[in-house]
Amino acid sequence: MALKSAAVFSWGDSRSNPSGFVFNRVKNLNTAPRNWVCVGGFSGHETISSAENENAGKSTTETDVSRKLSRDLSSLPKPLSVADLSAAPNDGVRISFKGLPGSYSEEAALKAYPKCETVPCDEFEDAFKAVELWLADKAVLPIENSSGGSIHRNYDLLLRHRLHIVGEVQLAPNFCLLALPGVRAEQLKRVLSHPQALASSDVLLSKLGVARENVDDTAGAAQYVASNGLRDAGVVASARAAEIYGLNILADRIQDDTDNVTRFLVLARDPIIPRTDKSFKTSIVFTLDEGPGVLFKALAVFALREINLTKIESRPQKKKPLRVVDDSNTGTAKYFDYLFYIDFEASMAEPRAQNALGHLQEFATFLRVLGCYPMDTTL
Ligand SMILES: O=C(O)C(=O)C[C@]1(C(=O)O)C=C[C@@H](O)C=C1
Repeated sequence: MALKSAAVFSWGDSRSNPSGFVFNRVKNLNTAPRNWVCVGGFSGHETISSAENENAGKSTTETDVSRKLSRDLSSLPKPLSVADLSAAPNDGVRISFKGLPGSYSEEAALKAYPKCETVPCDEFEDAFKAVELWLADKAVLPIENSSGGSIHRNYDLLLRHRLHIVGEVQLAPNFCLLALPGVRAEQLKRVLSHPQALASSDVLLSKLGVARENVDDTAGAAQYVASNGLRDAGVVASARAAEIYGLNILADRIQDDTDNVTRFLVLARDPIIPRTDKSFKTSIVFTLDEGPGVLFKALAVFALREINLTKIESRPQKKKPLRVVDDSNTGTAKYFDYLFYIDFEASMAEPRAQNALGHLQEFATFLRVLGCYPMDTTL
């Protein structure tokens, strides 16, 4: 469905616009936003020189100069002080995410940084680029869901971009059925949402006998139904999306599995310093040569040091998806080449983690540490 073309986006404030449907999604990353903040002000020294130049040749007294100086200074913007910066209402943190305000990704960003300013983006890649281009300080992106599995696109983007994982956020989304005010559940012919939200609400949607329509994000679905006045369409989205887009909540907590959790990664331009005083996780990606038992050997470097693995994911290597091996006895075989992503429960500040990676490096054909970060233990 042409949801994107129906939505209008422009630069402006994203979260102080609860009544309208126009939000500042990051779209064209080559253009700085109108409300771009320029930190660093004028130089007092320059002002003195220009005052002096203006009076060149005149017999100027010191009092004249200082009067002129104070007049010029008062008309200039005040430079930022430490006090101004520490009093910033959003703690000065801007977090990019994919979707519209009211999406679960934004909720995850606000869970990690309650006072942050959120930066909605059209695509996952835009959220990465927003951080790389300093439009945002960090990005919060979903990486896996307890019922739907991995979000492969973000695994691929982690490798393509140079951001570091600095945190994780676990969110148990509360899915709600929303519709325009006055519309009853029995009147709905279709329900729009992100595929994961639709799949997670299967029992209720089957009971209602509605058609399901996939859209990019849950809040985008709410915005679409609201702005087009669709009385035959419901939405699975958050209570916050209902409030923002002026929809009614017809049913709350409609998820089939109340333990459904989405794990998000927090990405930044710089890594954080690994510590040992609390539980840390490390995420890596590596490649191996073809051969019997190579993956077994790679996993053994962790098992030997009693390091618990929490996730393993394999993705095809896009640049060389097939490897052709000629064997005089068996003929020609074609192998897929894979990247292996592993999360393990140890900090890079621990010798056992350093030794495990040193060991893996002896035979891995490529190895990159994606980040070492505190584990989210809130759920
Ligand atoms: O559509 C949203 O609201 C999102 O934040 C995305 C997303 C996902 O990618 O799985 C995040 C959590 C929920 O499971 C549903 C959707």
